[in-house]
Amino acid sequence: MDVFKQLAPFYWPKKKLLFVSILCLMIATALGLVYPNLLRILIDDVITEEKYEWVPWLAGTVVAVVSLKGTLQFLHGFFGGRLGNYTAYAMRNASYRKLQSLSYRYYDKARTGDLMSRLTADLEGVRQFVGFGFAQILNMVLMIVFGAAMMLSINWQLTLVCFIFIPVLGFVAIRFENKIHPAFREMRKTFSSLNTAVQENITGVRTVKSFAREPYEVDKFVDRNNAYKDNQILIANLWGNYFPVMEILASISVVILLGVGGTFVIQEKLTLGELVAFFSMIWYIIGPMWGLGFHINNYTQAKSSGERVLELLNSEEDIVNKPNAKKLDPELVKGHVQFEHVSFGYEGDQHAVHDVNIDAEAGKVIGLLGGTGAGKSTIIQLLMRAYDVQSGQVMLDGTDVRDIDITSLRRQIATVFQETFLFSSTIRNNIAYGRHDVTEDDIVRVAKLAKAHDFIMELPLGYDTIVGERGLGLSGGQKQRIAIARALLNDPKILILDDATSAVDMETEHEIQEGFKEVMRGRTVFIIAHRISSLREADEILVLDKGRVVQRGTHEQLTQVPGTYQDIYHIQYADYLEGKAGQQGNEVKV
Ligand SMILES: Nc1ncnc2c1ncn2[C@@H]1O[C@H](COP(=O)(O)OP(=O)(O)OP(=O)(O)O)[C@@H](O)[C@H]1O
Repeated sequence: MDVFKQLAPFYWPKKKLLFVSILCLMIATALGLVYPNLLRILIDDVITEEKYEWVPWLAGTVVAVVSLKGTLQFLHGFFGGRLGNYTAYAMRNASYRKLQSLSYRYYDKARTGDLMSRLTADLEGVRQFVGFGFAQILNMVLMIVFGAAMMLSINWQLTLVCFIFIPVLGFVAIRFENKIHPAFREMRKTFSSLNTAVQENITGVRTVKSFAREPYEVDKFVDRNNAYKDNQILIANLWGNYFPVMEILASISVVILLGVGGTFVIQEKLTLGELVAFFSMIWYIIGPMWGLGFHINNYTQAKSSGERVLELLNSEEDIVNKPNAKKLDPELVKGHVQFEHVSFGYEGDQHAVHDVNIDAEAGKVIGLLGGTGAGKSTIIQLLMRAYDVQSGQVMLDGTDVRDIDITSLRRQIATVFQETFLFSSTIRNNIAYGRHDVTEDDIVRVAKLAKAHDFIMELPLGYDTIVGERGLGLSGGQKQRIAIARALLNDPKILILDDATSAVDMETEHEIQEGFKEVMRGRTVFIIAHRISSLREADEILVLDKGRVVQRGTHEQLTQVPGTYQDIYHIQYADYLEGKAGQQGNEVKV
């Protein structure tokens, strides 16, 4: 129950719903015991005694009891449903909020499918249990207690005889649970793997098709589908065996009741009405036994679902604000960035950047050049405090970024990433991204600066065009231009272009950079690029290799000295002079 104790903040505020729902169910269950007694009265006191004038009263009582029981069951469902939904609602919000606050490090390892299933299937499991499962387990116990008490009050010897087989029923139910539980767990796994196959196939459909790997994808899916089908058949077999066995055992109990109870009636130790009442009441015991496996299973499933949700909710946030974190005043931020002897590694001692020093005064443009995996993006991640440095320090206007409020820090930085992410919404919303305080003019202004305005206006719906998931329907260059417009709109003090113009041709890049000149003014800019053409204007270019700064200087200085920069310059400009430049394909990764 520890899991449900930890989940209490989500359902306890609505404890009234829980209590009312349980109370309604308890009264409904107790009312159920009125029927067998009415039957007993009908047989013993009305039919045997030939007091037929009582029949309408008995019938009226049955109608009243049925109506009351029905109403109470409705109220149980009504309040239980509200409770379950309220709980799931609160947990969903908390989980989503948590997802927003979890750091980059968490997402480095997280799997989308797994997170999705925690937020859907697992929450559903908890909702069902909190709303109904818990009350039903309690009800099961009450049925046994009420039923047994009533039976004992009528005839204790017969009650004990009837109960001989009940432990066997309980034993079979628990054994069943032990078998079905792993099968259900396996079902979750196979279903999740089936989902992952579909999700990855849809997300990566272009890769699948370009490699003509459809048959491989189909085979992969068939394999997983087979595993899912086998698991479902196993579950169906388990259920299939369970019911007849329980039916036989329950019938044996009933046969014993009829045999012994009938003998008692003949011996006049029991009235006929009492036997009939017993006959109804025994189902008060057998019924819960029948459902025992199901309820235990429900409980264990809800518990493991709750554990998975709690695991997410309790995940450690490694990048958090210090208690007295400094909130930046946008008006006062200058944008002076310093890296002092910064070293950092994602895992263990392996450094992704090593002893990096940068002094980017406000308004300067810093270029970062280096081969794949050289550590360029890592430097940017450290600046926006996606990760904390392992040694040295990163400072903004003389304050260590670890002492600055994270949100206010990131508000000063706008990044255009190598991979553009667009939301499935209109182009206008994608540029505004969550800001309601911007005018149409602002949006058009930044779109023009990013050289996106013209192609947007050529679309039939202009700024109202809905771009598909992740921007499908637009070219890579078009997506990037929208992302650039989005970054410019934020009016950041620090602008980061992480290979931002890699998907546009050199001519457009030149145009965008011309536009940038205006917006770069008064901002500190970091440009990560593989093309020297993107960096020519930088005040300082850092050439990185395996996380270390191997060269630094302006374009003019670096082209004069032998080294990596000069080599790249020769390669790229040789291409350019031969007339191959200007195409996206001439980009040389160094
Ligand atoms: N999230 C991560 N988890 C673990 N290692 C990472 C992570 N991101 C980057 N690395 C590793 O850190 C090193 C530096 O990577 P980084 O992304 O900074 O390089 P880069 O210069 O930006 O490369 P590219 O030009 O290919 O984007 C690489 O060895 C890379 O494998």
